[in-house]
Amino acid sequence: MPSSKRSSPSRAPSAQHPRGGQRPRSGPATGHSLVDQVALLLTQLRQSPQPADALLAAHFKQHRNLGPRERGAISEACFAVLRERNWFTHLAKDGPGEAAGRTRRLALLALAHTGAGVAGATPEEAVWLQQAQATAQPANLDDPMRHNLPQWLAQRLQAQLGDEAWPLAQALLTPAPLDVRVNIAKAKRSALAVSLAADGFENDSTPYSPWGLRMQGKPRLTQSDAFRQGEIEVQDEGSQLLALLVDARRGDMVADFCAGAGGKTLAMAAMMRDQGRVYAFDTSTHRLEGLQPRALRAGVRNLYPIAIAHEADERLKTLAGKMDRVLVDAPCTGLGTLRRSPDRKWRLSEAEADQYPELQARILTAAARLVKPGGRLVYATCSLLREENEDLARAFAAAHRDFEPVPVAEVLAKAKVAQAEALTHSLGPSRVEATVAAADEAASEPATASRLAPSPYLRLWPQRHGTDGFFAAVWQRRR
Ligand SMILES: C[S@@+](CC[C@H](N)C(=O)[O-])C[C@H]1O[C@@H](n2cnc3c(N)ncnc32)[C@H](O)[C@@H]1O
Repeated sequence: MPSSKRSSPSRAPSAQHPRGGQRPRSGPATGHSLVDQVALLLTQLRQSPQPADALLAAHFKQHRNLGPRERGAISEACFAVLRERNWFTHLAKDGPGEAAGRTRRLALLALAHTGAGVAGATPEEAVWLQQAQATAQPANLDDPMRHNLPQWLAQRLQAQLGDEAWPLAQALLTPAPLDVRVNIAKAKRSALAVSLAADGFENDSTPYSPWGLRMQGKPRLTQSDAFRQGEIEVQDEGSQLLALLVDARRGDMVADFCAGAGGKTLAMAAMMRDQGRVYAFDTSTHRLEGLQPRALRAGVRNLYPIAIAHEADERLKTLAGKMDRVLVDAPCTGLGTLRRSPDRKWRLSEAEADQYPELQARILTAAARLVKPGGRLVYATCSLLREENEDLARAFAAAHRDFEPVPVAEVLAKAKVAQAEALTHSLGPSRVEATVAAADEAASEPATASRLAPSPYLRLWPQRHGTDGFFAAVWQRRR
């Protein structure tokens, strides 16, 4: 990204806890201090191919004596380093302890930054930390320390979004909110909001999804009655909107082609009030297994999970042309979810990112065969990149004239989604998106200014909508 005069998204590590919570006073009961634990995990995160949340979960399973507060402090510190790795690495460059000490210095900075305290620091490290905090100057930093993205991704976002890449990069450095979807087959959102609040789970309605509640803080929802009774399911508001686009109706035949553990499958089944059929396909048996207990809790019985070998699996042939609704929640770079999985940006190479569109096109083409005449096809990703989104949707439409694009704003408005229009604008640098009428105006703007353009697609952005980044396109198969 080019230099920008804006203030830096990063902050000097502070000893204050950002949410004013209490610090864990001492190191955990394992005999290792928080600094030791975070340093150990940062090393493992660097070396292991496992996603950060899985690696942390395995660590906590091994150290059952860690209390919730220590677990929270360790997780927050590790995620802080993953989010702002360039900035923290810059600060931790020099100091006591040489090479091995660098990871400890990262741990110290992160624990101080999240307010957990640095019990376990040596006196020398404590002095270093104080100095680092006093001299950290977030202003005038090089761009990589401000956007905290790998260079290839920063450049691509800048090329595709213009200046809007900066607010996006900042939004990706913040933790995501905790959203739940109310299971409309079991409860009403307004009533559930009140009963959750009465049980101490403060919440607000999500701004767009009519099914969503945004929890205040990070409460342990699994301990709520609403969760045990299957009245809520944790799901980002953006994911809820994707399920709403499918508009699965009672009695429909529906295929969720890339169902995973069934987040959207369950939302569609709830819409159908358990009438009709939902086929949940996925190539991962392991992920599909996660669907069963959730379906039980939600009281859903009309699900048919089927593990397929690949998108051209023979078993799909018998269902060709029979589905009222097909959702393709395609495997993708996942860059829209970097608030939750910041490790993803460091693990994903440009070459890997460039392999997705081909797979996505193959899956979408195979899934389209299941749609019956008059039926609906929805393609979705949680990617930020055009290659996986608009480019892919346009190429599919050009090659499949029997599929007619359906403007997403219409579908959302029908589904009672607030401010539907605001969710369907594509973003781009002015020189690319400028219409002929706006060309003169665009010419007078700096080349990197961003422009919003009306689009037939859904585009959700963390910096604009507070959701994860999502894309969706909708088509109807001609009769
Ligand atoms: C974005 S995830 C789906 C998330 C899921 N829909 C949800 O709401 O939780 C993409 C899924 O596609 C699956 N997948 C990958 N290749 C596939 C293929 N060729 N055919 C079908 N599913 C595939 C992956 O196993 C993964 O579960």
